Amino acid sequence: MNPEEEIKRVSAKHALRRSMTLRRDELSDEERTKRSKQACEMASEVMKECHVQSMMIYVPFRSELDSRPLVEWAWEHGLQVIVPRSLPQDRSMELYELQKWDELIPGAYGIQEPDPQRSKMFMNDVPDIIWVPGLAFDRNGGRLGYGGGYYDRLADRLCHEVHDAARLKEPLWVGIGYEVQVLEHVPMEEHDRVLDGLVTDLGYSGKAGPGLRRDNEWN
Ligand SMILES: Nc1nc2c(c(=O)[nH]1)N(C=O)[C@@H](CNc1ccc(C(=O)N[C@@H](CCC(=O)O)C(=O)O)cc1)CN2
Ligand SMILES: Nc1ncnc2c1ncn2[C@@H]1O[C@H](COP(=O)(O)OP(=O)(O)OP(=O)(O)O)[C@@H](O)[C@H]1O
Repeated sequence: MNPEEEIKRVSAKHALRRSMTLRRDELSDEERTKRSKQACEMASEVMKECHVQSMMIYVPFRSELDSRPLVEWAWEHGLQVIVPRSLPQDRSMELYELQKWDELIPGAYGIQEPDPQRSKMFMNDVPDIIWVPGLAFDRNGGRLGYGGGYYDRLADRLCHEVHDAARLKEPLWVGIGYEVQVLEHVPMEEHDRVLDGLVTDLGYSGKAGPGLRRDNEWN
């Protein structure tokens, strides 16, 4: 790509991040709570149908979809809950098993993250499903994050771990967000991990996973 095109691409992503942040910020607290619960309910259905035993999930910050009802559901149903801790020095994430809310402490960017002194590190293994946060999504697996590349780097790392552990199954990568975050098309680059599915307050769409209905497949 020539320098002019690169500048255009970066500014377009930057502008999109800004406008999609505003869109999310504009939802009232009541709407956020209501839509988050609806999305978490949909997400739990997906996990039931796929017989998932472990999930990785973010703890919400700023106006993100509140994922906490899903964590509560997972604990109640005996699923292993894995939460990332971000390391800004190399923009990587360490994974920890979270068993109680009080294991969280404020981490990078003010995000509530597992306390490495108290939570058990989740190593040499791969969660069955990864719930991916984002500012914008589309219905072809496209996603726009905050621009740190944290989830793309994790995808690369887990891909190697799946290989090393001779695991037959890759984790499912499913976006989770408010329906207002869904766009016709999100610009993607080579390094961007294409999502397998997307859950919003209005339902699931995506690839038909094991046990997942086929009525809403990606285009
Ligand atoms: N809840 C949650 N946890 C998460 C993520 C997420 O999206 N949600 N991440 C998902 O990857 C990672 C954190 N990624 C982040 C990347 C950048 C910024 C940030 O504050 N960026 C500046 C802009 C910097 C710039 O323009 O260069 C900002 O938004 O003000 C925050 C988080 C890991 N943990
Ligand atoms: N697997 C990777 N290895 C190294 N660098 C990467 C990788 N994936 C992405 N990057 C770099 O990270 C930066 C941010 O990528 P991108 O704009 O796709 O972030 P994002 O997916 O929106 O953010 P996030 O995942 O943190 O929410 C880019 O400069 C990109 O080159």
